[in-house]
Amino acid sequence: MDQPGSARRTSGRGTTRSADPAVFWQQGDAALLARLETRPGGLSAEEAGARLQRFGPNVAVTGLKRSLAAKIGRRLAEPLVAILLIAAAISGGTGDWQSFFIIVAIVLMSITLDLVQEQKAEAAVEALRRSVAVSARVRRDGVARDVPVREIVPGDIVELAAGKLVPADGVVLAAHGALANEAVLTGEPYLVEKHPWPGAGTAPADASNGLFAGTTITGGEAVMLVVETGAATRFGAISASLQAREPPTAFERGLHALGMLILRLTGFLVLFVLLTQMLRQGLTLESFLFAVALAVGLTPELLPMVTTVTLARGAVRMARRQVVVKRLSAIHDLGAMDVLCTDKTGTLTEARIALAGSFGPDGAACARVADLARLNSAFAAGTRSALDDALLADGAPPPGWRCLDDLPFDFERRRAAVLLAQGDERLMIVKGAPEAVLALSTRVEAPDGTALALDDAGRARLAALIEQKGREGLRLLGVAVRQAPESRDTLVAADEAGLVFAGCAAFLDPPKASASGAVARLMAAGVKVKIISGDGAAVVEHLVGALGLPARGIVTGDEIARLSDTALATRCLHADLFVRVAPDQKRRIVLALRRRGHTVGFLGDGINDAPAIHAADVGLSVEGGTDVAREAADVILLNSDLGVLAEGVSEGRRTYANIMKYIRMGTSSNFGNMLSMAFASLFLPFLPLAPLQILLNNLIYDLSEIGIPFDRADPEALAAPRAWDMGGVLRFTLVMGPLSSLFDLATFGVLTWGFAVDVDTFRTAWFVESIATQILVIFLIRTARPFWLSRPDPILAMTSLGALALALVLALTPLGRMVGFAAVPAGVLLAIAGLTLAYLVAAEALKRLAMRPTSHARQRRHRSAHGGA
Ligand SMILES: Nc1ncnc2c1ncn2[C@@H]1O[C@H](COP(=O)(O)OP(=O)(O)OP(=O)(O)O)[C@@H](O)[C@H]1O
Ligand SMILES: [Mg+2]
Repeated sequence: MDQPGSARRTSGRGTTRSADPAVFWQQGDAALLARLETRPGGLSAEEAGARLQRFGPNVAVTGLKRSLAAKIGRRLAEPLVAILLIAAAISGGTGDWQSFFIIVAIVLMSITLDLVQEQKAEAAVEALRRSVAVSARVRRDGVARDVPVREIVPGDIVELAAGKLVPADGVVLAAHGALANEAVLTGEPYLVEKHPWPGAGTAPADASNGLFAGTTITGGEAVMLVVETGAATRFGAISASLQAREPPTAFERGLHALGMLILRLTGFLVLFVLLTQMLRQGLTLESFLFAVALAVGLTPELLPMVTTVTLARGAVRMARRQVVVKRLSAIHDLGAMDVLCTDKTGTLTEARIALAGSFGPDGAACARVADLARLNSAFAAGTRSALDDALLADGAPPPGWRCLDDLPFDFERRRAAVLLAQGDERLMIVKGAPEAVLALSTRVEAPDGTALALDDAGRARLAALIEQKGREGLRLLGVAVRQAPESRDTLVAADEAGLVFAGCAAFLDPPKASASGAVARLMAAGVKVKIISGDGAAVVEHLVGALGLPARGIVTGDEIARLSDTALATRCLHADLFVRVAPDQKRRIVLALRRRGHTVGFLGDGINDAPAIHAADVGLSVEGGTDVAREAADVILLNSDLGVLAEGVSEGRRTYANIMKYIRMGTSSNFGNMLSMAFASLFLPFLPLAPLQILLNNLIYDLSEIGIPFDRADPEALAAPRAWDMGGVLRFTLVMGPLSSLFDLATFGVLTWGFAVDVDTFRTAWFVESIATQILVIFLIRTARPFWLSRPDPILAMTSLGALALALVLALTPLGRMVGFAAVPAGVLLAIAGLTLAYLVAAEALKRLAMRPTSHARQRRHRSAHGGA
């Protein structure tokens, strides 16, 4: 399992330090403590501050945040901007200062707009990301406190527990059953035990006392001495070499493909125009600039800006609804998500777990079982689960016992064991998933405390009892004991056998009343909900029944273990409930669904959920979740409420809808206009617009579109999962593009033959027609409804109508003389108005045909809306 979840949290300045002659974990704790001038009580806050200054923040990647100069430089080097600058230089060189200034203005405006918006978007997202950043428990001035991971310095003493991320590189000073997942560094999925130096007889090459940034603690506890931070860590080295680049999402790939297509078409068109102009009248400076201006007009230069701003605005709006987005492009994935996998506790239940009682093997209430379970909870190392908290909240464990050793809880065994002593009595107590505990038991405890043999019939009776209690909605933990000889003071895995089954502790976790409505909303929005739980079948089925969820088909972890990935993929189609699932199986389920072409979200809060959260298209966690889960997630819910998620989904679809508006504008009306102009230049004895006028046209058109990210979307546009649909984009272009060209040609005809106007009047009239049709059509194609039934956002109305007014003032007042416009006779203006109106009527009539989703997208939508996930 790799973990870009960690790689994502990056940026900032790193540190450089001279490397140690030998690897740090072989140097011995005393030597390291001395070298780093620290002690087990930790650094003083003052010293830590000084070291933070010296070594820099503890972040892995340095190169991600580029300086402002580098950003400007990168934009100036873009081919189109470069062409523009060359054009400006030529204009200036030939004394055409007007063109020079306008081209420079366009370049400046597009770069500034882009930079400012990007900066704002980055800042907003960075602030959101920080608000959910993980912290570590660090000893400063002798007390442990939570410190942001980026403020950790060499010499810090960090207390780690299950579910925590290892924040830097260092060594284990003390450990208790500590298990680490180092797959991110080694690629090995096995958990590694961690011991203090010199380790339990391990070879020196084996860093069993080393802890490395980016890995996670999945069980037990450890005290860590930080040796290296930031880019000096091993993980820092890896992520720096990868530059922590995210693989693009399907949507981003689609946008890129479209961009390339447009770029190619543009290149082709420009060459075509140059060639024909050359053949007709020799290559003049004006025709060269005309071709350049066309290229500028054809390029969707605002697309990156519109995408970023739309996403950033989406992220800010979602934050208001208590959904924090850590990775911007996850918003698209959220809108495209058609299957949501969720764990049970906290999302479907209240996570207010309370002890409901305890019973012996005969099913009768038995207080001793709860006492045994409490002893186990009180002494078991590692993080306490909510079940432990519930046990201890209900009463104190019996006094007089001390703990000799324990085997901490993990999600594969699903149990925890402790070895206790009182006087010369030695008692081992195991508690965990009832089936698991029962399987290890060979005898049962009678009410009088004696141990009776457990035969097959007795085992079946107990299994039935557990099943029946589960059906009543009780979560159970089985409890078993074993006497041990006085000489024993350690536990090994093999000790968990031959147990005496004492009974079960029963817990209640009330169903969350809001969950039914939230699931219904998600289902109505075309998102299938699947429940993936580590709990048993009976409990999960009871919960589903209590909430009235329409879930069918149940698969157990044992079954999943036997299935190949392909078989699992098929099995997932017909099941909504997955029970007794181990962490890696959660991940396999997600991958199987993704392989089937679904866009999968996974919502979970535990260590056991992290691999699946990471494997999903959209990893989701909750604010109160474990660090590993929150770090792996792309989206954090501040309220663990599925209803909030439904709103996040519509927000994701809204950003998609707005970006599609921009793309539709670019691919149809704008593209159509520029195309007609290129062809008109073939037949007209003069250029249809002066290069300068094309640039102005483009500048004003860009201005009109700035409001798109602010626009609202119709409810029906948010009703189903939306994924990139290239076929749909192409079809829209093929319907609306020619339509716009048709009216352009009509304009040419009317102006040339109808009114026989001179060159300057022609250009002015054409400028007005072109910009009016381009701008006004936004009000039609922003919605699939009849346009008067969907009101645009005031900001969009303002930017578009403002831009139109600007264009009209420029073209129709004496101001326009500066850029070569002439007065247009009223008759011509009237004809232009008529043509524009006719175009808008035709566009309104044709748009429904153009905007129908392609059959591929329809199928996908159908599939997610009607069962058969
Ligand atoms: N502290 C504990 N001690 C012993 N056993 C435990 C403990 N916590 C959990 N278990 C066992 O491990 C199982 C899996 O844990 P848990 O229910 O937290 O998994 P999950 O997949 O997160 O489930 P959910 O869907 O309820 O969130 C539990 O059903 C229980 O049987
Ligand atoms: Mg859970």
